[in-house]
Amino acid sequence: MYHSPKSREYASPILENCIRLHFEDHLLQAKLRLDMPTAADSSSRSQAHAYDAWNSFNGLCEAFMRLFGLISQLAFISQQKSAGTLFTLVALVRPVMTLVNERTLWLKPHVAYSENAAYLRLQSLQSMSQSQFRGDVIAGDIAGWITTEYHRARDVLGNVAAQSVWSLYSIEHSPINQILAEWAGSLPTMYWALSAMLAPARFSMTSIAILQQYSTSLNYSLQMLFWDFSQIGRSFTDIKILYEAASVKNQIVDGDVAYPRADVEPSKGMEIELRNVSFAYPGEKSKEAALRDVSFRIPAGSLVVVVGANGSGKSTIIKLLTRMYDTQEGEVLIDGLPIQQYCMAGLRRAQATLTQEHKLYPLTLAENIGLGYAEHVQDTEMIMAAARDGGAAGLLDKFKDGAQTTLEPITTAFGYQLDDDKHKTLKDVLTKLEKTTEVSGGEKQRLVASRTFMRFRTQQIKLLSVDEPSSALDPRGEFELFERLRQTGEGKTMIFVTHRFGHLTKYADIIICMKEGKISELGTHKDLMGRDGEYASLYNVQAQAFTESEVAVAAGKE
Ligand SMILES: Nc1ncnc2c1ncn2[C@@H]1O[C@H](COP(=O)(O)OP(=O)(O)OP(=O)(O)O)[C@@H](O)[C@H]1O
Repeated sequence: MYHSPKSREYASPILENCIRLHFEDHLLQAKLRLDMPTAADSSSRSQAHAYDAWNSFNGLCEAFMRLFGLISQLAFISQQKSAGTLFTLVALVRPVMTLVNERTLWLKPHVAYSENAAYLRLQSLQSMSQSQFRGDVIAGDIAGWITTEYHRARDVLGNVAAQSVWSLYSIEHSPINQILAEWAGSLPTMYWALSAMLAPARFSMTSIAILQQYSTSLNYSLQMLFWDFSQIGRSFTDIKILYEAASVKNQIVDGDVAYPRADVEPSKGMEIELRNVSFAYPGEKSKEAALRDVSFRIPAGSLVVVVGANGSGKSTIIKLLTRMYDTQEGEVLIDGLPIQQYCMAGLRRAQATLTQEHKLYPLTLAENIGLGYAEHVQDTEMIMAAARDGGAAGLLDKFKDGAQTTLEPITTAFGYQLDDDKHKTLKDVLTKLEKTTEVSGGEKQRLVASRTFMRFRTQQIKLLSVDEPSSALDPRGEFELFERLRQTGEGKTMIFVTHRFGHLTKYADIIICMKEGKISELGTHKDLMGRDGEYASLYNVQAQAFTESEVAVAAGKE
C-alpha cells in the first residue's frame, strides 16, 4: 500500500474532527442524563474527554503500522541467504529484552497521589499565585510571606524527586538490565563477524554489511544528537519566556512617600477625597464608564455608607482606594496627597478590607485567619480571638483537627484507566483522597471576616472598607458582623457598601447614593430622606419589607 505523508497531513485533521465531534455528542448526552446526586458522586463522574478517542484511534493506527513494518523487516531478513532464522532471532534479542524490562505505568490501572507534606505545601503556596487570589494577596500584602514559606517548604523537601509519577516509576534502580540490553544490541554485529571468520567464502560482502550496520547506527546517533540539540534550543526559549514574565512591568507604579506621613497630624482615621474621578475598567466592553465625574470628601474617622443599584459603581470606589486600579481622569487624594505618590505597601498596611470577592486559601483554617496579620500567623490565641470576632469560633470546634483543618486542600490524587467494576478498591481509595471538607457559603464568609479582624490587630489600620461581605449570612449573623466591625473600627474611617443598610444609617456620617456610575445624592440619612429621592426610595423598599413581614407575623399570631 502506498502511503503518502502529504495525504496523511490532509486527512488527519478531517478524521480527527469527525471522531471528536462524534464522541463529544456521545459525552454530552451521557452527562446530560445524570441526575444531581449521581453527578455529585465523584466515582461516577465521567472523566472522559472526546480527544482521548482520537488519541486512542491514532495510537492504534500507529501501532498497526509499526507492527506491519516490523513483520516486513523480519520477513526480509529471514529471506536473506547470508542471514537466515538464527540471525533473525539474534536481532530480536535486544528489542525483546527492552520490552520485558521496561517499567511503564501507562498500561496499568493506577491511583497516584503524594503524601509528602512539604510537596503538598509547595503546591498550595504555588497555587496562591493564581488570579483568583490576586486581590487577597495584594490587599493582604502577603506575597513576602508566601515566598518565605515556599523557600522553607523547598528546604524541607530537599532532594526528594518531584518528577511526574510516570517518570519516577520508569526509573531503573539497577543498571544491570540496561548493560545487558546494550550488549544484546551488539549481538547481530558479532554474529556477522563470527560467521565471516568461520566461512569467509560465503561472506564476500561481510565487511560491507558490517560497515552498513555501523553507518545505520551512526545515522541513528546523529539523529538523536540533533533531537537533543533541538530540545536544548527549546529549553533556552522556555527559560527566556520565564525571565521575560518576571520582568513584565506593572501598570500600577509604586510611589515613594511613606504612609502615614510624618508631616500630617496623627489621626486614627484616613482622610479621603475623590476629585472628578472617571474610571473605565481596562478592556471593558461596555460603552459606559464604571465611574463618571465622581467627587466627594470623607473626613478622617467618618462612617460612610455607599448605596445604589447593582452595577452603579460602589465596589469600584473601594478598588480605587486599595489601588487595585488607577483612575483615568480626576484624582484620589489620601490625607491631602494623590494616592499614586504613596508607597503602596504602607498604604495597604493601613487598610483592612472585607469583600465578597475574598477567597479561602488552600491552607489551614488557622493560616486562613492568621494571614490577616502574617507576622502573627502562628499566634493561636490571637487567631482564636479573631475567629470569635468573625463568628467562626464555633466552626473551628466542629472539625476533628480544629484550626489545623485544611478545607480545600490541594489534591494530587488522580486515577488512570480505572474501570468501575474491575477496580473498585482503587476507585474507593481515589474517592477518599478526593474528598474535601465542605462548609456553607455563610461559614466561608465568617472565616474570611475573621481574617479581617485579625488584620485589625496590626494596630495600623486607618481605613476599613466593607463591600457586601454578608450575602450568605443569616440576618442575625449579618447584624452581629456589622456591629462588631463598626465597634472594632471605632474612630477609624469606615466605608460600608451594602444593599441592606437599615441598621447602619443611624451611625452614618455620610451616605453616598450611586446611580449609573455617578453620585445621585450625598448627605446624612435625615437630609436624604427629606429629599425624597433615590435614597429615600431604596430605604422605603427595605422598610416596607420589614413592615410587611411584621404584619404577616402579627396576622399569623391571630
Ligand atoms: N473587573 C471588571 N472588569 C470590567 N468591568 C467591570 C469589572 N468590575 C465591574 N465592572 C463593571 O463596572 C460597573 C460598576 O461595577 P461595580 O462592581 O462597581 O458595581 P456595584 O455598584 O458594586 O454593583 P453590585 O451592587 O452589583 O455589587 C458595572 O457595569 C460592572 O459591569
